[in-house]
Amino acid sequence: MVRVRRETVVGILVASLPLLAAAAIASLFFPGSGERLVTLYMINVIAVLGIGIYAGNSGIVSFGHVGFMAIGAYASGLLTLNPIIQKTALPHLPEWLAGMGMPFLPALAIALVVVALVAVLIGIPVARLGGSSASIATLGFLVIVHVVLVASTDFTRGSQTFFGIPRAVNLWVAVPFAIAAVVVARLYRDSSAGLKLRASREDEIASSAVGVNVKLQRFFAWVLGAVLAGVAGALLAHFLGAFSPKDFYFNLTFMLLAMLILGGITTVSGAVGGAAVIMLIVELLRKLEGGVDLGFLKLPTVFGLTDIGIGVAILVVMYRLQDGLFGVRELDERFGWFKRSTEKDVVPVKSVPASEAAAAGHGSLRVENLGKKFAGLVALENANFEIKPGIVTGLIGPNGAGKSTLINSVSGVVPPSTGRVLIDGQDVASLAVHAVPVAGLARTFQNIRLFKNLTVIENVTVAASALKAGGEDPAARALTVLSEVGLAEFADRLAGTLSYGAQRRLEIARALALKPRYLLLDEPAAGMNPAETEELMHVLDRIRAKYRLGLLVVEHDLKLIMRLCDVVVVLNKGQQIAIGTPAEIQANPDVIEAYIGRRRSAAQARNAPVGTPVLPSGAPGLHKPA
Ligand SMILES: Nc1ncnc2c1ncn2[C@@H]1O[C@H](COP(=O)(O)OP(=O)(O)OP(=O)(O)O)[C@@H](O)[C@H]1O
Repeated sequence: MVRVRRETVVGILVASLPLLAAAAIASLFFPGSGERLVTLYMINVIAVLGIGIYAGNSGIVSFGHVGFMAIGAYASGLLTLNPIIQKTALPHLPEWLAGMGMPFLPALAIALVVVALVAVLIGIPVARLGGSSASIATLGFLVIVHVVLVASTDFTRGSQTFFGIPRAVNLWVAVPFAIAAVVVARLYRDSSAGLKLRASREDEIASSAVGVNVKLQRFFAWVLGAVLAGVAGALLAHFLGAFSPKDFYFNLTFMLLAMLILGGITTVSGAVGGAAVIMLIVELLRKLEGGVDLGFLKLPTVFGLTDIGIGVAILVVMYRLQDGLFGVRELDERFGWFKRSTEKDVVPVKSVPASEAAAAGHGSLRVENLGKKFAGLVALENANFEIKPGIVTGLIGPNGAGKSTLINSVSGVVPPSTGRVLIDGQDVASLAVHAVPVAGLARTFQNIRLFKNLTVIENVTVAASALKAGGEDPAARALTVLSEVGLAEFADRLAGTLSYGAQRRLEIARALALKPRYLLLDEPAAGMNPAETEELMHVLDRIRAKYRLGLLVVEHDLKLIMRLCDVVVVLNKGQQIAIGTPAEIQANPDVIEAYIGRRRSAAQARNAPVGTPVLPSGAPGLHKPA
């Protein structure tokens, strides 16, 4: 059963009230032209929300959704066309389509099936693309739809006006559709699927590393957004009664994108607000476009004033407010109209149940002959070691030794060239990157990769919802993990606003929410001050004691490594040169030579008693250049 959160309901009410108010004001005080304008506003809101479901949540601007509006408009128009008018307007319509004359609602349902089928077909390749390539592909789709509509004269009257569509839509028909669109868009945004897609918008690699199947999520949003756009197209067709392919082309795309961007691309309230602002600007400028004569002041006719006005409005808003008028968070979230009761929601942290701990005691993560070549450069060769539950393994080596390459190969971010990675016997080297965390291996990144425009709790919830944990609420579990790393009180803050040390701990919490059996930490103390490092040490000690995870820690801070680790693996120039206890590693001549680069030091080390800390933490090569 889908559980609808209180903040989602509040958000839906907040975004729906202006729609109802606009409709009520128009029908009470401005019947006629006012009602007409507000009906168009409702239809635009549906279209903008349709684009926003895909574009806002994935971060990929779509030029293609107006193509789905066109398909919805023509499909439902064809199905509802009066048979007598159809004989005049479309005399060459094939038999199986001729004389349908269906009522609006069944025609709409069939039109949406057509839209969904096309969206699925186009979505398969488009969902594999990201960034500007995806945007260009959506533009290509819009152009194809336009060309097909113009060329299919038997069905569409080509570039001529397609007329005679029953005018089944008025203000009070459009309003429930607009409110339904708000409900769908907000439910999707707050759903696990929407959250995952928003996470991928923030950082695709990090979202894959917490189990998000980015292509699947993009595909789902693309189809859902297309269906909403199809609804808007069909409503517009039955509101206008006549249209042509050029009504569903660049001008409309530009206007709808302007509404989305001006309001704030990521929010439902942004779509509702942005559509209102742009429509007001358009109405005002249309009146001025034909010239104004106020007696004392005469303004000449200015062609294109409306488009210029929209462009200027976007420029002004973007200059002052990069994320649009409504920002990246919904109105209700920003003003705390729904406030999470953090303390109440924190489930007391339990120790790992005995059975789980026992299970954690078995198995291992085995790295076997792992190697990686980048265009001829051997970054890693023949790495062989084992990570065991409850054991902390350190991975050290000078700059460029191959540590990050190893971690990336083990976690599936880069496919290894040779070797295997076995998690409790299962080879994960061939798994898709988003499947590796689900198999029991989580990681953090050398350069922090948080979802900065998501809240702290959302960052962790994305990971928690990657697992199908029998009935457990991902948000509640996320809060529990946050309290574990001392961040529960910041649950509702945007992740990007946390201090550096807290961001590092949040990355660890996000990884822990995956309930991993093995955890790879890539330079967790990098850039931390001594107090933050100390705090991190406590967190890692707690995690180790509580969860009995197999930890692999890559660090340049040798003091931290020697204090925390049971076993240390050393890489140099892509080769594994040593493995042993911290004391053995500190006295290993090859390791000292790799770091200090002098035979003399190695000779000195050989004479030193075992356990003497020969490797100073400030040794050359231990720290990256600033
Ligand atoms: N994507 C890549 N393409 C080409 N070469 C790469 C790539 N990633 C790493 N390398 C090279 O592989 C070698 C090992 O790099 P890697 O980042 O794994 O080292 P590292 O031990 O993590 O270094 P650091 O401590 O500086 O992070 C380096 O020579 C690096 O330039």
